[in-house]
Amino acid sequence: QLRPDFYFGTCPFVFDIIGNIIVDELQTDPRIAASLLRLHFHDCFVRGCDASILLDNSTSFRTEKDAAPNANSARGFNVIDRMKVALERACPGRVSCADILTIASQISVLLSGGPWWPVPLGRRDSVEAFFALANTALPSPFFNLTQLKTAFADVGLNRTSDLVALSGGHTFGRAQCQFVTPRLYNFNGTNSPDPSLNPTYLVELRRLCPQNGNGTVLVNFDVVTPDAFDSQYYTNLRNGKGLIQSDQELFSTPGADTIPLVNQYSSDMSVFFRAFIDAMIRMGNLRPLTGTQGEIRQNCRVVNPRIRVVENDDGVVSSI
Ligand code: HEM
Ligand SMILES: [Ca+2]
Ligand SMILES: [Ca+2]
Repeated sequence: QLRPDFYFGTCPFVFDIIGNIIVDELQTDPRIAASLLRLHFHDCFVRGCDASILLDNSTSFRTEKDAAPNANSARGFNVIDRMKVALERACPGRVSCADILTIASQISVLLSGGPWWPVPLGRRDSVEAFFALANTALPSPFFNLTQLKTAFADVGLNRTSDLVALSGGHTFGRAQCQFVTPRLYNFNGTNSPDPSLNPTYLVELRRLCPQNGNGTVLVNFDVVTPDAFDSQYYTNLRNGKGLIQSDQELFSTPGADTIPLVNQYSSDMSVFFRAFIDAMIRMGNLRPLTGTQGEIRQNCRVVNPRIRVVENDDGVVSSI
């Protein structure tokens, strides 16, 4: 039901408007492309791609922004706001916040050296947020391969091909030391580091993330090409240089069916790009609201005001 030409008639410059803002933001924040891609992922895994992640707290629901995987971690919300303001000026009431997240991820990947693909569009926005689901549906950096596969299967994605291709999103962006340190000093309560860690990389990570150091310090996901969208992530995994446990699991779990895919994407970037596109389209198709479902939010942070016209016993008409 979604289609790439959804806005051709109603907002033909939607890609230019979103793209120009990302280009502008990248000047001062080289990380923003990665942050925007992650927002789309964290939206789609929680009740589908409906921009539920963008809603602030309200009287009727708790924001997903406060859920553990997002709190003090998900970022880029003000950039989405900037896009929404520009789009409401150019084509009022037309472009959903869910589609803004989708288009912003696609352009972020492209601007970072990744592939272009026609993104299916026409999503509408939720009228609620799903705090509890955000806490359970999003995978943890400390997950093993079985748990990662379950998280992907639970939302309806393929537990092997989508997991490996989409994890390639960690070819750019940063993670906080708190998600890395257990691997460096006390892996699974062993009092020693994760044996799958490359020894040189272990030394480097221990320097960046000292024991009992500041857990919010940032480390590049991709130690070789930190801001480029390429297949280096998979080569890193083959070298024991995956940053978080969930990354390295894809290659270092003995006998896993994910290993041949890591090898393939590492040796042929075009195969990775093709797989990433397919998986992104599948992820972008998770439970979209279409037609008359949901709404086009005016402000991505709040549900549109419910306007109801009422006439009281005295014949006075007012809206509430
Ligand atoms: C497979 C399970 C996944 C796990 C366990 C996971 C976990 C994480 C963690 C812990 C961070 C760092 C957050 C922080 O330090 O505040 C992160 C960042 C990131 N994730 Fe994932 N992630 C997964 C899948 C994905 C997918 C499917 C995508 C996109 C296709 C993605 C894209 C990103 C990006 C781009 C960043 C960096 C964001 C930034 O620098 O602002 N991740 N992820
Ligand atoms: Ca959602
Ligand atoms: Ca890279």
